[in-house]
Amino acid sequence: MEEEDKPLGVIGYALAPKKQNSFIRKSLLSLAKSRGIELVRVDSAKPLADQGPFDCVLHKLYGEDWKRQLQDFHARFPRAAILDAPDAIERLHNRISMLQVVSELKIDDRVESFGIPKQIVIYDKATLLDPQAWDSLKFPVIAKPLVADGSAKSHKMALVFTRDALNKLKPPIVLQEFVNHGGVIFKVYVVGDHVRCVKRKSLPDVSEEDKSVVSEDLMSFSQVSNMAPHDAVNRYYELMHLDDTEMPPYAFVVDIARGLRRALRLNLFNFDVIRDARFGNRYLIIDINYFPGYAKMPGYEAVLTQFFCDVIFNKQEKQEQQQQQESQQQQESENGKINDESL
Ligand SMILES: Nc1ncnc2c1ncn2[C@@H]1O[C@H](COP(=O)(O)OP(=O)(O)OP(=O)(O)O)[C@@H](O)[C@H]1O
Ligand SMILES: O=P(O)(O)O[C@H]1[C@H](OP(=O)(O)O)[C@@H](OP(=O)(O)O)[C@@H](O)[C@@H](O)[C@@H]1OP(=O)(O)O
Ligand SMILES: [Mg+2]
Ligand SMILES: [Mg+2]
Repeated sequence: MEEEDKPLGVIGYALAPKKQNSFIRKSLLSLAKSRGIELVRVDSAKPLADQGPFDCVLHKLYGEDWKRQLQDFHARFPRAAILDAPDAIERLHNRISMLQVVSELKIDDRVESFGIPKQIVIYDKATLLDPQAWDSLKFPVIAKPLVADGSAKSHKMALVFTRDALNKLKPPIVLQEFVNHGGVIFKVYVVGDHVRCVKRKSLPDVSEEDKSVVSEDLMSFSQVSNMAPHDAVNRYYELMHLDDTEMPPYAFVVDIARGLRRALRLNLFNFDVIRDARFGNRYLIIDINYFPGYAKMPGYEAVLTQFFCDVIFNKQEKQEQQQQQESQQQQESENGKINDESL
């Protein structure tokens, strides 16, 4: 290969087929290439450490085998970046530990406040049927699978209107108070330093009247914000809510995103925020996802390419600093030796 053809950095990506299809577009590959970054698919059936060499591995795969592959790769190439660390990602695979981090955040000097909805975790059927366990919760509640591992099952939720309906649920689950928020959710996409907030449709508000007239005491749903655009309900949202809904202040969203990024030690994630309809400036974080659907973000190619360049550049800078330090230390010890000998 000619020296001038040599990429500045090579990024190996290990993604499930669906993610690969949506994320790895020609437009991303060619923009990255124009900045000297080559994206290479990792074959997850072969040892990762035998592939490459990579300056960075980008991944969203699950399981112990994959974790071991990353460990082996790190042992062999300690200077390569792994985005992100598997133990940091795992924190998002449980809907309790996922949101615990929100309570660790501190943001000063803002009129807006933030938190999470009231929620409890139920591990078994006996506790589910014990009124003491959920006595403090106000209905309706959303029942969410405790595990959020990306499986279709982990996205299956239910809006539960009555206590009697709880016996239809299968623990382990999280019961989270449903909070009216005007039928619009804010999705905040984080890519390293970059933060982008978009509006999406959400579940409609539930009025006091609705609560008394609902025909079903439990309503199941899955991935509301990704519903097909031809759906009639969907059109209703686009017309009625999305356009008129005011965005949260950008600086506030950025403060939360930066705080979460630091606390979670993650670079690639998004979080869902709703504005509590009872107060104009109270925001609730309800979900955090690792490596979400970035391709839905207009201009995602430029954002991701810049991020790849930053990762490679930071890595090179660190390496140069380390080399400088090493040669300085060597120089000092050699000088020391000369001085010793000349004594
Ligand atoms: N506490 C809540 N109050 C009101 N609506 C909620 C609440 N929790 C969830 N929702 C609604 O349910 C949807 C799904 O919930 P959540 O985001 O937790 O699930 P998910 O399957 O992890 O979503 P994603 O596809 O973003 O990973 C939200 O987008 C929102 O519309
Ligand atoms: O379906 P898309 O690619 O757009 O991305 C979705 C992503 O699915 P994928 O990673 O399997 O592709 C989901 O991840 P898992 O929880 O299932 O792991 C979750 O992060 C959603 O929030 C993403 O939608 P977004 O929040 O961005 O709208
Ligand atoms: Mg969500
Ligand atoms: Mg989620």
